[in-house]
Amino acid sequence: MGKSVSIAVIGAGKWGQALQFALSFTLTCKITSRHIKPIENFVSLEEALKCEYLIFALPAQVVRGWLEAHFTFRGQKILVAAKGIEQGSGSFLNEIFAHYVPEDHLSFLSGPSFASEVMQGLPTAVVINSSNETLSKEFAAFFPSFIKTYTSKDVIGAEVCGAYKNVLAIASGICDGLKLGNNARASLIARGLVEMRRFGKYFGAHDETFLGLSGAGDLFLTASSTLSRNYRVGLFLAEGKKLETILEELGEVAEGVFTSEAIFELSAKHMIYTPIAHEIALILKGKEPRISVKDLLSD
Ligand SMILES: NC(=O)C1=CN([C@@H]2O[C@H](COP(=O)(O)OP(=O)(O)OC[C@H]3O[C@@H](n4cnc5c(N)ncnc54)[C@H](OP(=O)(O)O)[C@@H]3O)[C@@H](O)[C@H]2O)C=CC1
Ligand SMILES: O=C(CO)COP(=O)(O)O
Repeated sequence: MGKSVSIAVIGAGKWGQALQFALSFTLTCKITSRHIKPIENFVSLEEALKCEYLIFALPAQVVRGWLEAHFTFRGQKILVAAKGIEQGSGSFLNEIFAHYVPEDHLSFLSGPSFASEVMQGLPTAVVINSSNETLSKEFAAFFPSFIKTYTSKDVIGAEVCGAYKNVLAIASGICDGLKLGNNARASLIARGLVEMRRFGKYFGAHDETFLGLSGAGDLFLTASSTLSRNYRVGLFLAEGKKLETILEELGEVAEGVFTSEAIFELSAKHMIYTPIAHEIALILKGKEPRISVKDLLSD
């Protein structure tokens, strides 16, 4: 406890709180959020922004607006913990952050890591991705012993995997909600991995990232558990619930809902074949899931 490192988490949602909990095993980790919360070391935004190390745990869709409204670069070292692609612009988070922070001060967190399990101190493995390996190692050293950290330079690979698996988790939830069976779900996840790799390779992702924790690891986790918000969105869609109602009842972010649209647009623009993400974007706009299944089988 109490190394002289100044560090704060921005965003006290599920993931922000879990990360602050984990890092508090090794140092004093502050946390701030839009709404004041009764959490130890909760500080004002002003105080958090004075820290040398900042961890961003905000939903991907609000990151650009948040940076524009609140952030001035003063040498801070950043770890981005969100997983998503910005709807509308199709921007990856590293592209958004690059407007505000030099590349060598930026890193990105990936890997299979449900907040609720981190909160219980259960064994977890994550990857810290940055073009600056020294920075990745600095952040890695802050994690407690129950979280194994790996480092990688494949920022775009980690980003694509973290964002894409959320869309595939919705697909998997639909598959299970429709009771299509284990064969169907395994095929969906395997073909999803191939699709996510094809998409990522277009943007320069490294092959090995898709087979590791950031890719297969996070995909297998999220696409096979009701702990995943994205998977649950899929289950409810299969039951015929309206998306609006599902999101309202969820009360937390399901990034795949927005990322599916971003992938739909990026795939059309760059002519990348992404049939599963394509069908999910259509289902979210009202297409009948069973018709999507037929279309995927005959494609
Ligand atoms: N939960 C998990 O297991 C994991 C989540 N992630 C990723 O982390 C990111 C955050 O997820 P998570 O914490 O679970 O989501 P939650 O929905 O639990 O929390 C998101 C938090 O973001 C804050 N927020 C929302 N909108 C705004 C806004 N416009 N301006 C400022 N703050 C805002 C809210 O703060 P307030 O409460 O103060 O309003 C809210 O608590 C997502 O990209 C997710 O994919 C990654 C790995 C694991
Ligand atoms: O990214 C996650 C686990 O690695 C969390 O997934 P959900 O957002 O679907 O709950």
